[in-house]
Amino acid sequence: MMPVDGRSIVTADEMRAAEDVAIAGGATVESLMDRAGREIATAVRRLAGASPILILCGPGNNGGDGYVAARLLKEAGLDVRVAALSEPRTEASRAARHRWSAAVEPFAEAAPAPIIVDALFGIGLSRPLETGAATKFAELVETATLSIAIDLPSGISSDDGCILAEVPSFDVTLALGAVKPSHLLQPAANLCGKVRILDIGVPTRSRARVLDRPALTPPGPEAHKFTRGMVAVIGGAMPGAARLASLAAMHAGAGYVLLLGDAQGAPDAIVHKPFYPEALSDVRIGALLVGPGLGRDAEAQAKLDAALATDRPLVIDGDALHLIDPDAIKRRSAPVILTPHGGEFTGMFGRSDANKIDAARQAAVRSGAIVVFKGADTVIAAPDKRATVSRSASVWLSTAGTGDVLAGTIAAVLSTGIEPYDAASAGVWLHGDAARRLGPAFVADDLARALTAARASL
Ligand SMILES: NC(=O)C1=CN([C@@H]2O[C@H](COP(=O)(O)OP(=O)(O)OC[C@H]3O[C@@H](n4cnc5c(N)ncnc54)[C@H](OP(=O)(O)O)[C@@H]3O)[C@@H](O)[C@H]2O)[C@@H](O)CC1
Ligand SMILES: [K+]
Repeated sequence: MMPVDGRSIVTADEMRAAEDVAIAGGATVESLMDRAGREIATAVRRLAGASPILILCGPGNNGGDGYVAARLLKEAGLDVRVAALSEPRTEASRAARHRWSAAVEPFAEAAPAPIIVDALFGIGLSRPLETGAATKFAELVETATLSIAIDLPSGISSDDGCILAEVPSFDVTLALGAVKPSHLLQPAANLCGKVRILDIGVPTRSRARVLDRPALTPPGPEAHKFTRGMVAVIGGAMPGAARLASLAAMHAGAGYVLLLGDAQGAPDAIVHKPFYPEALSDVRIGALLVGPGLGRDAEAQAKLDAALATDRPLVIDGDALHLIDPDAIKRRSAPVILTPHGGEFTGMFGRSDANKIDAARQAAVRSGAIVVFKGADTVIAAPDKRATVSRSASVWLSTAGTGDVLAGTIAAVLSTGIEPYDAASAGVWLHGDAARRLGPAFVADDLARALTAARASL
């Protein structure tokens, strides 16, 4: 059982293609299913101890995995029952069913059990579960002391984070071979519980990954405040937001933070001046941040235009995202990182039928910028189609000011001169780690200060 951080994210089609490559290399569907079933049985034994287990098997190869695991768990002396939704329909799952020597209970009549293993549907789910089956399924899962989904909780589609029917919430999901998008994308991700990967011997390739702890180096002995990274934050109509972003930039490790606007109440370490466009051309500025609390009037537009006209790396957040034309960003030669939440993203790029990973990629291609598409499932995408998805860090991040903190954090990392995609990814990780450290009901000012501890942990 492997943790997911840093691992590739594979769609259902990419998983099938990987399976085809393995088969072309001499494997068979049966041998892959045997390996998957063995890994599942080992994981279930570790998680369930000696408690009685009920395995729910569907008609496809997900069900086949369930029959293999059931047989191995029974051979290991555990109390295992199987209930099936219908007869197996694939050759491999029929063979696996055949080797299960005990009874197969009708799904509708299955009695509950302390441990439920869901092997109804995996990446082959094509429509919602029928109402009766969905109700029975929810009842069995909700009354279990431990619920384990094989590959995916049945009822969520693999690639877009959508829930096709009412799906109960699982304690653990064992992703076979690789993480799928719905293990991370909301709302489906919220139903998966802890996600662990089982190695089924099928190598996968993908340009999308789960966000991992970044490798940021501490300042060297020769470092001074400007080589550590200078961040300039442009203030505006709501000065608190820019102050918060500046505070975050300091605690995320910037060497020098210049706030161009009202700094009343900000720590003395934050240098402040009134905004004037010439201040933006200081070549020592490693990252310029525009947007938090900027306002949306003509003055705000003028400040944004001044920022765009510089050759400094730029983070564009908040109000500035409402004022900017995504196609105009492409004309800029210095790097740009955009940090929209869902509403800002739709406002800039329109609605998309693609999943959040692909939507972010398309936006990155269109704007030529790194796009940090925020949410409980933040996606960072680059114009070259790399994408990174963050696991949900804390439900308590949904509070005012946390976006300003993220923008300041990303600016701090960007100001050190590292690649913008890596800077955006590291910023998202630091922000999430700071939130995890704080627990419930923190305020954004606490989050900014907790970045010091997040940074110290690297
Ligand atoms: N990739 C790999 O390397 C390996 C993959 N393995 C495993 O295989 C799994 C994928 O298997 P799979 O393709 O057979 O799909 P699966 O999810 O079992 O279901 C498809 C069946 O369900 C049916 N069906 C769909 N929706 C339905 C509904 N709502 N209600 C009722 N029926 C519904 C559908 O019917 P149809 O849509 O064709 O009408 C079809 O018959 C994968 O998740 C992993 O567990 C491992 O064994 C080894 C290596
Ligand atoms: K399943």
